[in-house]
Amino acid sequence: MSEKVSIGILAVQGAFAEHQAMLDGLGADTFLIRQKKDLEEAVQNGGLQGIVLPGGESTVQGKLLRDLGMYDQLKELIEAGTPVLATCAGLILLAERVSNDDRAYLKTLPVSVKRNAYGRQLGSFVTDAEIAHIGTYRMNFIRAPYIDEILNPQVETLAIVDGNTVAVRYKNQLALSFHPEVSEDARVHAYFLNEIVQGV
Ligand SMILES: NC(=O)CC[C@H](N)C(=O)O
Repeated sequence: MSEKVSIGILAVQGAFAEHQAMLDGLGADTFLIRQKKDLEEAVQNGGLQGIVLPGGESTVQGKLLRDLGMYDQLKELIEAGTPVLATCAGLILLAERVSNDDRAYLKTLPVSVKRNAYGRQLGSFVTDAEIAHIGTYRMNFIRAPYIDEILNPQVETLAIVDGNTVAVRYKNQLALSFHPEVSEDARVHAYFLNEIVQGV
């Protein structure tokens, strides 16, 4: 990376520590967003060049975002162009629509997602597939959603597995069904830092 960037990782629930380790390893400055104050201070200090929404449980994370008073600011920041990397539950938080649930959350990403789309119990698997701009990548799916409809032609499909879309980019938003933070392969995080955080 040519310059040090500061990335806030939402840390109310889920796999935030793994994202932090991955981004630290790539030379980013990371901090955890546990409460509203963490987000506000970073914005005030000009120290928020990107946001990570980790995997976990979207219903829990979505409720906590509201309970902790972070929902509006997060939505505004993403709509205003702050780069965001969202994985699994994070993808569900961004989606405009959840096809098998009444709940939707930030609604900044014009796609429809299906939660627990591979079944609840046997829904975890690993597969190698192609990601546009990155190459073949080992993808870890853990009770994952997939994208069952793209709602805006500007959404770029980056990866398809078994006929289902599992990675997209829309402007400043990179969203994945799978978990790049649990692999040894830092190329997805590097793409986020190099092409989205430093590229927009
Ligand atoms: N690994 C994950 O993030 C799983 C997502 C979870 N099944 C949900 O619906 O929120």
